[in-house]
Amino acid sequence: MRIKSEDGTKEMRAVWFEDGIVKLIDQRQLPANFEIFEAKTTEEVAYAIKEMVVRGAPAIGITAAYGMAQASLQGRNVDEAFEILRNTRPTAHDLFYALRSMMDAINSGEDPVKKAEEYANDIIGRCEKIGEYGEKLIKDGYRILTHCNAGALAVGDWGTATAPIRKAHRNGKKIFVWVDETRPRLQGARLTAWEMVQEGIEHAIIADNAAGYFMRKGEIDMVIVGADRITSNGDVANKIGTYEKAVVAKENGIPFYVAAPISTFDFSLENGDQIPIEERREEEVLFCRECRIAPQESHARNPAFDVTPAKYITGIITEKGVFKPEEIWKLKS
Ligand SMILES: CSC[C@H]1O[C@H](OP(=O)(O)O)[C@H](O)[C@@H]1O
Repeated sequence: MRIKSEDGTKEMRAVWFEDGIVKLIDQRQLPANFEIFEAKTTEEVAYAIKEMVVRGAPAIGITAAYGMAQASLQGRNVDEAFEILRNTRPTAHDLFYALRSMMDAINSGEDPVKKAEEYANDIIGRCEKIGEYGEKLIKDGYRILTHCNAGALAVGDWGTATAPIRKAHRNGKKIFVWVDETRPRLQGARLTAWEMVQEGIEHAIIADNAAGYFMRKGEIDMVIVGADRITSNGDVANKIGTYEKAVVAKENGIPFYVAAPISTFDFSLENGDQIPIEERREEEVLFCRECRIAPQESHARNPAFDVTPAKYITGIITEKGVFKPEEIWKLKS
């Protein structure tokens, strides 16, 4: 596993299920503190998702799967648990994919704990395959920009965007990673950078506004980001700021890749304008950690995601290979 404990002695996943408790690395505390959050009820699992104790589409799905298993074990009404978990965050398709998978399994009499573990292992295995396909796109000496955290913390292990990066590094390729800080929750500066340090990958954190500067200077060879939801036409919802990185990458002739497993694809939607975009509380923008950075009288808007139209995307890296946006219909089962 790619995540190490604080003292480096243990390898672990971002989320796991132990003694009936959903246990999560509290990503709100990283990198300063390495703390484990224990969710003992459906409500506590929902809190962990909504308050971003755990975040990242696949990791949210795995957490919800464990939440359903826990509810079933506790004899809770699983329909009620489904609704509580479904109403946490609206954009990441993995949440709904996982809940449907678990509900189908429970209704067909499968062991919910076994099913949740199978779900987690399946998704993580798919992301390792993303790493294998994506690694082939990375040449020795490449300088790669990534946005937000689509790492092992966002999946459970390996990551989506960081899976090819990890594989390239482990295969001995010399790479450098530009890490967008990713305001307002700083998933890049806090989480991706922490993962790069753990992996020993050379990197630099940059302000969100600096990516275009480095693109135009010719210091970025490719962009790889994650995704929260991908629609039938190849439009991609991902962390706010992804769209503008994609537009500027195209302007500078830089290949722009999205990495995601099948659980992130929503073939029920024709295009990205149909994706529900989460808007979070304004305080996330008005404050940086506990420090208010804006006048008391000022308000803020805080969309957590944006949509990148397919025309700005060079390819989508999946567990079944790399596809042009117009080819993803081939993935539809
Ligand atoms: C591997 S999916 C990661 C995806 O999720 C992040 O959003 P959030 O941190 O709000 O859950 C971001 O969009 C990442 O690309």
